[in-house]
Amino acid sequence: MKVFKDLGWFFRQEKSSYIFGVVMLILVALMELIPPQIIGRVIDGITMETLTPRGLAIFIGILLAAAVLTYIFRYYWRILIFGASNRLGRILRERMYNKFSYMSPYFYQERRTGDLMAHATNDIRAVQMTAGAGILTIADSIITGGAVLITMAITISPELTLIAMIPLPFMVVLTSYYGTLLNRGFRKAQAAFSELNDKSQESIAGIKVTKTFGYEKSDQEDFKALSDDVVEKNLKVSKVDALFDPTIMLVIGASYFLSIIFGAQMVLSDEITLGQLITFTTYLGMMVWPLLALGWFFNLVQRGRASYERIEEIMQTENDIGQEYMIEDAPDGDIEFNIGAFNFPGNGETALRDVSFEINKGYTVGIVGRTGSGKSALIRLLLREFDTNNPEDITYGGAALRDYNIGNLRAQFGYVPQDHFLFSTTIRDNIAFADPDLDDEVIHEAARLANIHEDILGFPDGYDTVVGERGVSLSGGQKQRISIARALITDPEVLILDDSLSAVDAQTEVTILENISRVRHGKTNIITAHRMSAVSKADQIIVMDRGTIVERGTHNELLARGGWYHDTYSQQALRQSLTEELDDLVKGDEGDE
Ligand SMILES: Nc1ncnc2c1ncn2[C@@H]1O[C@H](COP(=O)(O)OP(=O)(O)OP(=O)(O)O)[C@@H](O)[C@H]1O
Repeated sequence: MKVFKDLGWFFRQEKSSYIFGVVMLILVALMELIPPQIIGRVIDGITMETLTPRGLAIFIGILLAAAVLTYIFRYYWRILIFGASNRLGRILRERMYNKFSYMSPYFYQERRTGDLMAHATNDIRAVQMTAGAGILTIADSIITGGAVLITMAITISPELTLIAMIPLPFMVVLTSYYGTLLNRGFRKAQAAFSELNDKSQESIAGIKVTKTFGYEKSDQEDFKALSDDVVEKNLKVSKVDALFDPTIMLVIGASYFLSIIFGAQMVLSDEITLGQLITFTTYLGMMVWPLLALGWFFNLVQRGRASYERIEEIMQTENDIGQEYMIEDAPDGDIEFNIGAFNFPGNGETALRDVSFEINKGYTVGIVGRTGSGKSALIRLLLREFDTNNPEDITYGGAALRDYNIGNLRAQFGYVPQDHFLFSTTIRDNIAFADPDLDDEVIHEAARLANIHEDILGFPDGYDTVVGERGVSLSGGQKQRISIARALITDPEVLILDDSLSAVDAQTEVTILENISRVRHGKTNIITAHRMSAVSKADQIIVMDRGTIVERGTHNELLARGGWYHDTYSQQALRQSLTEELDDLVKGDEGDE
């Protein structure tokens, strides 16, 4: 019953719905006691020849009234109890969603999307069932079962009632044992469903790659294996499930058997009438539902408990990024990195070591280096996606990053991540993500700066063109430029372009960088890139290698130094001029034709 204790907060909150719902159930149970009494009396009236037409009409009137009232009370308990359980589903869903939106990237690195989705759907549904059907079954089995037993004992025979109850304890012991088995099995079945969900999500997301490699068959086989596993685990649950009903029917059968044997003797010895024995067995028939309900109750409770524990596991996960802060104001000023050593959680290798540099307010800093050298790590630390051990490792305006309210801190940045993401909505809404009420002119201006305005006008519905799964497919460069427009629109204090120009051609890169330097006077820019041309105009360039700074200076200083920057820049410049010459040649040929 732990799940009921865990859900205590909700039952207290919905006290009135549950109290009135249970009152309605009691009224239904009382109404249901009437027909067997009437049947018994009619039969005795017939056998004793005392039944008059008027008496029969009254009995029929009572039966009709009981039927109408039962109908009304049934309707209301459903609305009250199932209504409350639906509200529980809503609360749990919202809490879980809030948790999801608050958690750090590490949380998502550790867990898979399909698994999280299974928690948010299947598990919440199971808990919701416990608070709805679970309450119904336990209330109904106690109320109807209790009322029937008491009526049997009072109106017919307490001895016969006791005899009929002899098999009941066996049922309680067995069903609670099945419940324990069910809990274990159900947890495994839900975990298997999470795996399957995850596989489906990943397969759909990766369908292009799968097709390109011709891996459809092996993907289908993987899916089949997981699907078979879900079936197998659910079959095990079903096997336990299947034990409930036959056990209950066996117990009821034993009760009937005992009642008929002992009841017949009581009729023969005139302790009860034949009509009373028929009423008694009709009541016994009415015990089938409360007993089945009791079985279902154990079943639902165990499912609810397994799912509630799975949900709690997620809800109890602490965010590894602390949210306490000391400074209410938004940060402003210079940014300083002084990192001794940093490694990503769960990764023993040092991602950054001895990294010290300053980004003065209003300046542009370029960060370059080989792939995996730690460029994005610096950005992610600055955005507090991860924290270093020492709070003073990164300061902004003279105070540690984590001294600021995290919302205020992040609001200072306009960030274009490497793996840019567009929502499945219009281009307009994607650009105006920070503030959907922005004027069209502001949105167009941001798009012009990102050199994407003309492209957008060429799309079927212009700025109202829907992108992503439900709309047009955009090129990598177009997606990048829309992401840049989204970051520029807020005119952030610090603009961060994390390898955000990689998919645009050299000329577009120059245009965008010129636009940025023209409009962002007094504002800070941080640009990481693989193409040296993207940072060549920066006030300071940092060259990273294996997590540490190996060169620093302006473009000219670094060229003069003759190190990695010089070599890479020269190679890239040569490649660029060759490409341009080749382009000219092709154009010339086309012109001759
Ligand atoms: N979330 C993470 N968890 C664990 N290790 C990570 C994580 N992100 C990056 N790393 C590791 O940290 C190191 C630095 O990665 P980072 O992404 O900063 O490199 P980068 O210079 O931005 O590379 P690229 O130019 O390819 O984007 C790499 O060895 C990488 O494997």
